[in-house]
Amino acid sequence: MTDAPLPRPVLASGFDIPANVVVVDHPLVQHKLTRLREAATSTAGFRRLTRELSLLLAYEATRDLPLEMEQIETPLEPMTAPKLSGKKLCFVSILRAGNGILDGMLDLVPAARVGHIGLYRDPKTLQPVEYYVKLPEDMAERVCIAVDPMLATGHSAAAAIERLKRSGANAIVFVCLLSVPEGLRTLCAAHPDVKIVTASIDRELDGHGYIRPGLGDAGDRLFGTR
Ligand SMILES: O=P(O)(O)OC[C@H]1O[C@H](OP(=O)(O)OP(=O)(O)O)[C@H](O)[C@@H]1O
Ligand SMILES: O=c1cc[nH]c(=O)[nH]1
Ligand SMILES: [Mg+2]
Repeated sequence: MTDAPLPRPVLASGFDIPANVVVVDHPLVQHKLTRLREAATSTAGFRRLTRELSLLLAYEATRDLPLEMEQIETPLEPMTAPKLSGKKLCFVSILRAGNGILDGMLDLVPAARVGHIGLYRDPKTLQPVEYYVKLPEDMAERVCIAVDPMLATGHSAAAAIERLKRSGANAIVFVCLLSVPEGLRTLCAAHPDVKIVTASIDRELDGHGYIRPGLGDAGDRLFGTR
């Protein structure tokens, strides 16, 4: 045993975690997140780690899905067993970095429906600019899991969720890898009904709206564009 400080997924001090925010502190998640943050991690490694992390976060994001019972036959006897009830889940990727998380989620729930919301953050104003939306028609009848690796100012996530609600969605979970107190406050104030699943609450935003210590630009690291 060493006296090294225990690893903590909450790097922000003095921040009271809102009741609708879940910080996934599982050791595998924290280990993979550390590898993901490292500047030396290659594009291929970043993609693989993001996919693996998404699988683990999906476990938490889908925790409250409704179940119903069905009658089945095991090789030994009949039994009544639980299965997911209702319409198929809908994953919504906030482009483009959300696609890194989407891949992992689809590994776990291959039959899910998929929507896309294209947003980029204007580097000067830090306001989101919408450029593409394609969603399934019956959003009101589906649990919707919106994914984006980064929750920085929170404006992109808040705008994407606003768009989802306009399309009829009313059961929404937001999944990200990194968040900061500022972004969580903004998102919780705009959408207090949305459950947020994150692997870390980082220390702060810097003057350019980047998460610190963070991992850099998630889209650029996933797609090798910089
Ligand atoms: O919380 P915010 O301050 O709004 O910042 C977070 C947004 O910034 C990044 O996207 P970016 O604009 O870089 O687009 P990209 O995914 O195409 O790289 C990230 O993937 C989020 O969508
Ligand atoms: O740190 C940040 C902030 C927003 N978007 C990113 O990709 N990284
Ligand atoms: Mg980007």
